[in-house]
Amino acid sequence: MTSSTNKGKVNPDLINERNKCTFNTLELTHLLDGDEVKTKERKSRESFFLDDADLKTEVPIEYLSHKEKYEEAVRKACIVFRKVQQLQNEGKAGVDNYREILGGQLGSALLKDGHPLTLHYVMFIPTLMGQATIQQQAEWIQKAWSCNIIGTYAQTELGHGTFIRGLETIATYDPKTEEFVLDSPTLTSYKWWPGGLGQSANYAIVLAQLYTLGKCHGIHPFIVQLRDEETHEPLSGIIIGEIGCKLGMNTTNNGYLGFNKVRIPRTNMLMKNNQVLPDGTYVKSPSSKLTYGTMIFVRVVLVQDAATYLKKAATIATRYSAVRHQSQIKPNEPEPQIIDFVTQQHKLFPYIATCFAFQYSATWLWELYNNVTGELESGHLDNLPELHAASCVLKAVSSADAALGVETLRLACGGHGYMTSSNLPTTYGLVTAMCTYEGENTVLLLQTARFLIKIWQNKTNVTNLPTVRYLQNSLNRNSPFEKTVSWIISALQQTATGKIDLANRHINERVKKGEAYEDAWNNTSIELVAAAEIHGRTFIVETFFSTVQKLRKQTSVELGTVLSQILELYAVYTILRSTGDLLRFTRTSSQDIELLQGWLEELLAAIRPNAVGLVDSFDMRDEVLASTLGAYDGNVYQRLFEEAQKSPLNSEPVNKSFHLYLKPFMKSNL
Ligand SMILES: CCCCCCCCCCCCCCCCCC(=O)SCCNC(=O)CCNC(=O)[C@H](O)C(C)(C)COP(=O)(O)OP(=O)(O)OC[C@H]1O[C@@H](n2cnc3c(N)ncnc32)[C@H](O)[C@@H]1OP(=O)(O)O
Ligand SMILES: Cc1cc2nc3c(=O)[nH]c(=O)nc-3n(C[C@H](O)[C@H](O)[C@H](O)COP(=O)(O)OP(=O)(O)OC[C@H]3O[C@@H](n4cnc5c(N)ncnc54)[C@H](O)[C@@H]3O)c2cc1C
Repeated sequence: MTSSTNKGKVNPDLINERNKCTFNTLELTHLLDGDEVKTKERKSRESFFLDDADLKTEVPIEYLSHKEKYEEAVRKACIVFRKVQQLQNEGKAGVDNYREILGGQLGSALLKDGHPLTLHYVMFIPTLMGQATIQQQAEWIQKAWSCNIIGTYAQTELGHGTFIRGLETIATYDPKTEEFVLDSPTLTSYKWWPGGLGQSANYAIVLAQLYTLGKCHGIHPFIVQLRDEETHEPLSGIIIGEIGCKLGMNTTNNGYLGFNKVRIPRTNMLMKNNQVLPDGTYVKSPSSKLTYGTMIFVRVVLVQDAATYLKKAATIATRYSAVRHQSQIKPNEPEPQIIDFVTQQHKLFPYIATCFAFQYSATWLWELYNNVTGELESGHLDNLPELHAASCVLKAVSSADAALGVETLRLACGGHGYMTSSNLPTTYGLVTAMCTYEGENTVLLLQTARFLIKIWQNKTNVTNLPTVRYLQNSLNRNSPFEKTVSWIISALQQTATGKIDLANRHINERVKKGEAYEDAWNNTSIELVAAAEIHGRTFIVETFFSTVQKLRKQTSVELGTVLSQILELYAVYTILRSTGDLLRFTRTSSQDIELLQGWLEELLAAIRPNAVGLVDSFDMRDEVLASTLGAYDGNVYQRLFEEAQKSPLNSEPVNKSFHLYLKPFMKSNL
């Protein structure tokens, strides 16, 4: 395994761990990438970017000012995307490459705290592709791909992010001039949050309430020029700026935007779905929800991104746990590697397994997305609700668990995990943002609950709906405990069904007592969110199970065994998170729970010799990990010490504040 670019002497503990590994890590790397060729391609792409001297930064960005951080991010982003264009011209830049370059793999290695141009690629271009007419695409797409214009997606406002029907920005059609007039009537109508909007973008897709011939038709997308293409000065009527420091993502240049009667041509409304004719006549699309298409796309790609960030944190914490020695298990014995504490294994190994679980669900969701968007192109909307429900729950569960996972893995590194040089705090900042953006998680779980309850109430035929097929017959399933993943899936399905059924009964009871349906829904929403969440987790276990079944046919026996162990670990860990529900909704007994706990402990012990091998298989280069604790060679203490020397406070023996403040203060106290 040559995942490292650091050729330092490898820590003996890691050598020992690697010697103990029972499977070929390279075989697993190929499996995770797709095959050997794809691994090679990825590695060559990584070298193409990471070996570029212009993309290396000597001073850790944490020591730069807010402004310097942004300027450095723009410098690097331009080099990165110039290189992307080069790949594109050579026909080597597919969606997977963009995922790496913009997401948690290469992206966060190149621009550690966020890209100012991400929204251009992740939402501006996809919105043009999904919502612009052929003529509009001809006008804008090429300019956007070649970055002659830089765009963002301006939907959220100061007053509204979730409830997009309540957005206040107005686009009023003027048939006399064939223009829309954009206006921000209140402070709360100012756009607030769009990435890259502050100082980077000169165009935006703006979501605004469309008024034509005196009638409001709800929110619609418009392409709006914000800044002069030469001088970059804001255009007349455009009030624009950056929103300030955040918990993380401090180089994404999130901005605010107001309009003072800004006129744009009629043809700047994206009209693939809905149209305004020159005389002001409104032509409606078959579904008002097609305007929400870009949000589905991003929710879909985020599931893979959650897996990538978790892989990074799991690699750092597992390698660190193998080289860190602390305390004693038995008196008079040497201090063990902290990875030998079972509580430590419980912090690490389930999250290693979760990386696989999320990756497989992400692949499944990406395929569903491609199929359903293909169907939408030919006017078939039947599978859109399932895609929406699946993307909502998978985005919510994967981002929530990845954020919890990164924080757990940071805590697993003790004090050193708190150092920014471990890269765990920054990684947490990036991952926890995912729980809010692109649909706040509770809100998304309620969207999935809405779909589940609708199906349950209407007794919809679910045979052709893969995510909910289990609802058909799992309410009364009652099989005794078996130590198999199939049993766990069936028990989870029964639990999810029971929770959906109960939430539905509570809504009905409340309605019978006289509550309006919407109030009954709100009053039952704690249960609805919990039902959607377990539905999502059940699906992830099921997908992991079916994927491993398929993969085992092509892997070596050794790797097949390890894959089965991590699948079992994920399944047992997941079901043990819902012990209370298991006892409520299935015939599982407390003795069965003890058996599950014993199974969990057996699995932790079985995975222990392969833990380092598993994270090595993720094959994340040291530059991607960017961590003093996670490098391939495990020289943790040396790296921590070297990084500390970079603190500007260590550049002089005595800081001037001593003479200015501390010394007078100390003397005055004599
Ligand atoms: C080029 C490759 C690139 C690869 C890159 C990979 C790298 C990754 C890097 C990622 C970096 C990402 C940075 C992104 C930054 C974040 C950007 C944002 O936050 S942007 C801002 C993001 N902002 C948000 O996400 C805002 C969140 N809010 C919302 O999405 C909505 O307002 C709502 C869904 C909550 C409610 O909407 P409302 O209109 O009030 O709806 P109701 O509740 O009344 O339900 C009515 C009916 O509609 C249905 N339906 C609903 N949605 C959809 C849908 N999408 N579809 C279909 N159907 C949908 C619903 O099921 C229901 O059906 P039925 O039961 O009647 O049959
Ligand atoms: C880092 C980052 C980047 C972003 N980038 C962009 C961007 O590029 N473009 C853009 O347009 N936007 C962007 N956003 C905005 C983002 O999409 C919104 O913040 C998000 O959709 C949540 O909306 P909100 O902030 O209004 O939260 P709110 O809806 O105000 O949420 C606050 C609380 O209210 C609860 N709540 C709200 N509605 C309901 C409900 N119906 N039922 C139950 N509970 C509810 C939520 O669960 C939450 O607990 C970004 C946000 C962040 C943090």
